[in-house]
Amino acid sequence: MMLKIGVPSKGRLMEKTFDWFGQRGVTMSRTGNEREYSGAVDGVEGVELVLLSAGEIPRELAAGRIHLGVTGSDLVRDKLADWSAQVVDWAAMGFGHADLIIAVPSAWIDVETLDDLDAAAAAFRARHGHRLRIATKYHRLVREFLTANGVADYALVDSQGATEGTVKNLTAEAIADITSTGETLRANHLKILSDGLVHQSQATLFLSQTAVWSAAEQAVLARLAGLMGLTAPAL
Ligand SMILES: Nc1ncnc2c1ncn2[C@@H]1O[C@H](COP(=O)(O)OP(=O)(O)OP(=O)(O)O)[C@@H](O)[C@H]1O
Ligand SMILES: O=P(O)(O)OC[C@H]1O[C@H](OP(=O)(O)OP(=O)(O)O)[C@H](O)[C@@H]1O
Repeated sequence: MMLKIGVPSKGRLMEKTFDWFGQRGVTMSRTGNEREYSGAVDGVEGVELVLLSAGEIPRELAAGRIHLGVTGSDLVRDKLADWSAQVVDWAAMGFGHADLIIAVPSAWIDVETLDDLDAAAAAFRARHGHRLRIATKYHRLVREFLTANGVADYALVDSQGATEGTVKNLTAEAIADITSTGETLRANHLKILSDGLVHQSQATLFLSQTAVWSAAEQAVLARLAGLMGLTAPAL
């Protein structure tokens, strides 16, 4: 049996993942033509590369269909309930950094903190008769964070992309999204709440605790761990 490792199928995350493993003696490459999602691993026997959308890797790890997977720490926390019962975050990889934050219009001069947001949300509801809307694709993480910080009077609205545009488009009053340079927030006249950092994400190598690990796959894991200078987690 092969140890299956899921990696992002395209873009910067894929390239940096290939570089990260390459620097550790494990060479990953895409095979076939440019559009074919197939790949190969050299440098260690018994590993099969599975190219997947970064957003689907958490689910595949939790289902045990892949043994290892590389994706953002934000995606694992958001897509899996009780994520640490299903996967182990084995190694932070030092790239793909992004902050999941709560932001409001820069023009809201009296809203700088979560407490201010809570007060503004209550006032908003009294005035408009509906809850202040926060657009995001990170439903679980944002809900948990706002609950833990005592913000209650809001409604999450789903936004799967161009989230910073929802305020201008009048489909939300505030947003929760990832930022790296901050340029998209600035361009859309939004500011981050001073205590509005929900999660600092980076690309992470995860191990599935729900996958079946045969003796052969455990041996491959031990070889991989040795090559990468990591300690294999207990299974
Ligand atoms: N500037 C950025 N913009 C978007 N994602 C970023 C950025 N920096 C880091 N990331 C991370 O990249 C990951 C998302 O990657 P990507 O957009 O390829 O996934 P995806 O939504 O599954 O894509 P697709 O479904 O189009 O394949 C997240 O973990 C996110 O935190
Ligand atoms: O802080 P910045 O450097 O400006 O980057 C942040 C932006 O990048 C991502 O969007 P992406 O380009 O992936 O498109 P999306 O809106 O479809 O998620 C993210 O959702 C922000 O919109």
